[in-house]
Amino acid sequence: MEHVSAQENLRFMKWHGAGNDFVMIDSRGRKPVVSKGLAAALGDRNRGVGFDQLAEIRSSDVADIDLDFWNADGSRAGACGNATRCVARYMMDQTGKATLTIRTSRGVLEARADGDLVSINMGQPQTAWNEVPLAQEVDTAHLPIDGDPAAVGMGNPHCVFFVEDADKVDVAGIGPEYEKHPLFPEHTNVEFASIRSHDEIRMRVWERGTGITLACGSGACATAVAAHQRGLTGPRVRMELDGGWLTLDIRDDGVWMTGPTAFVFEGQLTPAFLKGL
Ligand SMILES: N[C@H](CCC[C@H](N)C(=O)O)C(=O)O
Repeated sequence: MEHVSAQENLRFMKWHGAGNDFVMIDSRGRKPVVSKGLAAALGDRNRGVGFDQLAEIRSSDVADIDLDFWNADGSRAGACGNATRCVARYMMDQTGKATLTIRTSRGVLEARADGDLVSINMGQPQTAWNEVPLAQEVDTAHLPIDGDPAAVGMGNPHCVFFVEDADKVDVAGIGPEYEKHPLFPEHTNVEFASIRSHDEIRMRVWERGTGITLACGSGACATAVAAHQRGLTGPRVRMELDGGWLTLDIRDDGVWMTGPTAFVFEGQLTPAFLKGL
């Protein structure tokens, strides 16, 4: 641990966003502390704390804050909608501001308080094959994979299957196979969605680098985009995930996602833990 001395405790917070499970580290005003090794150790539910994603907040010179994400295996996540909403709530509680700008590797995103809920503009979906990215030029709306999934990028790749009943899918059984499908050179998040009506979807997810989770914000956006593209739903849908509900709104300025956030607890990583990395 280069930037935290062996005597120093490292504070972290646990947050939930619609059931998506996050650890947040606030590194504003100091050098970033998260490395692949720290993320993987902390992400291990036996060795560390456990999380779906780790978010590190940093000082920004272009937005209110900069934000970086890691998966539980220590790999980087290009986008994380639910963690972005949780970080926005944390910052809004601290500053009293109802709007916030957040720079991620996708660019500067806008967050807004919506009563108890937090909305975020996740930006424009990426539907060009090389933007997702895919390994070869194919129609992203209908991939040449059994089950006719669609590929959508939201700053990270998603492979969306439409199925009769998402609750009957063995997500843990088949997720890993699609996560590493050769059509996705950077691997992919995998969503299984059932259309309930023109404005309601049920979705379950296998996340790249983490596995089964109770929700995925960027996956919810990708699913809403793919369903709308196929004419299955309108531009605004409610989506039931295993951990709660999100609202997705496809607007001219990007895909807006709204949902709940919850602060769970805070703690400190001991010098012994940090030394063992
Ligand atoms: N839970 C996140 C997405 C994580 C995606 C990550 N697993 C990746 O490698 O892209 C969300 O709310 O958007």
